[in-house]
Amino acid sequence: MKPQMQRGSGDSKGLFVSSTGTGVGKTVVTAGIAAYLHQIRKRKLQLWKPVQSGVIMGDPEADSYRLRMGSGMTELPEEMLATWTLRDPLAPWMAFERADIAFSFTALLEEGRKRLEQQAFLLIEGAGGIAVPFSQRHTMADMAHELRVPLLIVSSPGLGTVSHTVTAVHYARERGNTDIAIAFSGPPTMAEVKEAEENARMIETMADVPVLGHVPWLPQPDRARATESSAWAMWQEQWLASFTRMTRFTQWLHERE
Ligand SMILES: Nc1ncnc2c1ncn2[C@@H]1O[C@H](COP(=O)(O)OP(=O)(O)OP(=O)(O)O)[C@@H](O)[C@H]1O
Ligand SMILES: C[C@H](N)[C@@H](CCCCCC(=O)O)NC(=O)O
Ligand SMILES: [Mg+2]
Repeated sequence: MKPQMQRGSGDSKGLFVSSTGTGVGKTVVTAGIAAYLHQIRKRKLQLWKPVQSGVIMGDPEADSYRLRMGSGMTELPEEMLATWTLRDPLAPWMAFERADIAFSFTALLEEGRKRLEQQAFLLIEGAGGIAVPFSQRHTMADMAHELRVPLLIVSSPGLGTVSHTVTAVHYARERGNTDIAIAFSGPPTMAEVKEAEENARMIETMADVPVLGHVPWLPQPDRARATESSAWAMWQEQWLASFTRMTRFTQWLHERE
């Protein structure tokens, strides 16, 4: 089955970045894609983390901070970047419940559609993996489908990834997504080049999705240096030097810009 293009209505374009699980590399990959689209492609861009959990606003460990600094879009207020910031490090469903917040998925979708109507590519980072719930009925996969944007699933290159990634793709399809691709993120110690290539081949064959490549392993500035813009500028420079050579990945992005 050939994946069909899945686009927002009219001119609206975007991308939902999800993963096989939490802590796999979505924020690094999303920030890296944003830096590429913003700095190299000169694309008008919006960044959105609909819900972040496990942090407070202003924390340099927060995804909203790392997306803002990693992308180089430092003019973007973090309050615009993240709609909800919840203290407990949990799936949004339970983090909302514990914070006693009556969350509306419909309202969040409405916001997503409004953001898509603006003349700028909308890059969205989910929370945790693809089946993580916003609420009893709605998951990350549902948001990607409802907003009609392509889905990029970040996964590990190493042992265990075949089952995790194939399962994630099947789940995403079951929830209506059609335009799906995979990006590997992980340190070189996680898999030898041959093993990562074999894993990519198994995933492509079994799940019928492109594996766009293995992004550079490039640690972002740690907490001690997180406020230094020169440290982030260095990260972007090194990221872009490698990422611009990932032609399969950049081509896939260009086709969806
Ligand atoms: N390509 C990479 N280069 C360097 N470090 C990476 C890379 N990918 C992931 N990491 C590191 O792994 C950890 C988890 O990555 P990241 O925060 O991007 O995951 P995530 O999928 O966004 O997690 P969450 O579900 O919390 O949003 C971080 O410490 C991050 O810096
Ligand atoms: C706390 C984590 N960092 C993440 C939420 C992860 C939820 C994982 C739930 C699960 O799969 O069991 N939050 C976030 O991406 O903002
Ligand atoms: Mg993240």
